[in-house]
Amino acid sequence: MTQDIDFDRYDRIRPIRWTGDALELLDQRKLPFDVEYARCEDSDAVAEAIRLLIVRGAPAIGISAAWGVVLAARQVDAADGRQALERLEPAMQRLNAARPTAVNLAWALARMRRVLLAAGADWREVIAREAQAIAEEDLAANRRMGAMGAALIGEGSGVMTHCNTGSLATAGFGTALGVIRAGVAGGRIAKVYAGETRPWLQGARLTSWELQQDGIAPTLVADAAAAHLMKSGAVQWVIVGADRICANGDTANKIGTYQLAIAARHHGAKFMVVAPSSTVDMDTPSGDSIEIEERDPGEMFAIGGVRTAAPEIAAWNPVFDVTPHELIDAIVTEKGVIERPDAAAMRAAFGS
Ligand SMILES: CSC[C@@H](O)[C@@H](O)C(=O)COP(=O)(O)O
Repeated sequence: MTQDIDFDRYDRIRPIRWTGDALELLDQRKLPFDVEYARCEDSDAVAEAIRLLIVRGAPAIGISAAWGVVLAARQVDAADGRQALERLEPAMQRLNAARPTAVNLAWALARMRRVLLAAGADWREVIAREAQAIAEEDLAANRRMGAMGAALIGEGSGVMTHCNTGSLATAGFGTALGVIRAGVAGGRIAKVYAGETRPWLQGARLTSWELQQDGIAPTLVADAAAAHLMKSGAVQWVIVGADRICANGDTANKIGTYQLAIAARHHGAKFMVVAPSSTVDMDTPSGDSIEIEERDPGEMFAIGGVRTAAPEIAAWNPVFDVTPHELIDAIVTEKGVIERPDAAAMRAAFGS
């Protein structure tokens, strides 16, 4: 299913590096101007890095949390995996509490719990292997989704994306950005628009930088310009990632995604969600039950440390929203493409 893509060309950015005794995370607060890694030597440092958005993006925080468990294990003595799990549980709870919306975090920790329960005296090696497997499977899923998503796009299309869903947000290649990379490589995508993604500017700071590394020249647009752009006919597909896809196909993603879906439907552009199956949460029936993270309103008062808002004002800063499944034309996971997702189609693809 993978078309001819020179993947190595896209494998230069690695946000997560395991050194054997520490986790190094490319500090995404500092991009695009400073490329610096933050070193985490214990699991609480990993939890803090997730909370501060040093590492971000649903798959990347899941992978980091898995390595966080491996670091926590260094403080624990246990005869077997079951005993280790009991002792690791507080650290795992703290990792899980770092951010609430992306299900990949809880999913990765659940995987670590599962292998611990079955492990014997070699439980340390078992969890290190599992963390590595989570990262490798994510990269493989992204490559597969890239090819499947790109196949949906007509030749010479214009696409718009939101937030950052690339190598920086995953083990490599990216989800929505992986589809865009594959689509550009295959000649299906002629033009890429990236929304700047206020207030944290993942689009302006991260996506444009990442695409530039590949020689893909994105056109940055203010979030508020999206509907106007779509009205012009320049966008055939809006392609986004996800933090949680519910049992009925409702999808939580970066704040602003929902309004892109509404504008796309109004202007006849298609709307694609690209995410690995680790982002699918069949235990959450619909978007109404998703906890939406609200971050410090201070993120909205300044850009790059320069205050832009009057002093002593109030602000509301929800950082995700939910796009109802009726507005989604296709959900692409590594398991396949679900067109016009609803509860029945999701059940058929992922079970109950
Ligand atoms: C492949 S990343 C998918 C999503 O996690 C992404 O679109 C997103 O919303 C990221 O939000 P962030 O707050 O930057 O972690």
